[in-house]
Amino acid sequence: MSTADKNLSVFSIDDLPNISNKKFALVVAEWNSEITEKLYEGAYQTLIAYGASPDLLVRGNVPGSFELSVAAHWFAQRADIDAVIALGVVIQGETKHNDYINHAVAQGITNASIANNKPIIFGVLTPNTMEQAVDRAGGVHGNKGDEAAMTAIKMVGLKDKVLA
Ligand SMILES: Nc1c(NC[C@H](O)[C@H](O)[C@H](O)CO)[nH]c(=O)[nH]c1=O
Ligand SMILES: CC(=O)[C@@H](O)COP(=O)(O)O
Repeated sequence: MSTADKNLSVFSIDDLPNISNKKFALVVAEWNSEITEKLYEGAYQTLIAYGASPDLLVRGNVPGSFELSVAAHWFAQRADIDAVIALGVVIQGETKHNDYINHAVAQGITNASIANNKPIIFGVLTPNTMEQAVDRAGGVHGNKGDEAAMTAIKMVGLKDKVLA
């Protein structure tokens, strides 16, 4: 199923956890900031809408998506952080650079999440064009930031259940 078949801002809200005392870190890449800021706004507003406390949301900026992994790792090492949301937009260029970034970030975030025993959410768009990015940052296909935030909410809830 592609994003075209599933709106990123439409999700089940059954059995969501109480996140009023959960602390979330949002790490945002500065590359393509006109899009990443929309992802951040979507993620932030979704967290608030489903019960997060504004004073328990922290943000960190990184130069580009390649730096998301290590910054997410730093936040995940903090005992007070329950989940990290990594937000970026890696647009295909003339070379294979985007492939290297995308694979590195996907693997890096996975490794950091497992190493720190905490959810680190891959909220990174990997579009071929800016138009595809716009469509997924509050456009016709919803907002990847919304999806990333809801994924973080559900994962902290699952962790509490599984490791209770
Ligand atoms: N081209 C994009 C980049 N490139 C920068 C890298 O992410 C990284 O900051 C640099 O290689 C230094 O380590 N980053 C994005 O987030 N999006 C792009 O489209
Ligand atoms: C993903 C990138 O770093 C990309 O924007 C670089 O563009 P190019 O592959 O044309 O150098």
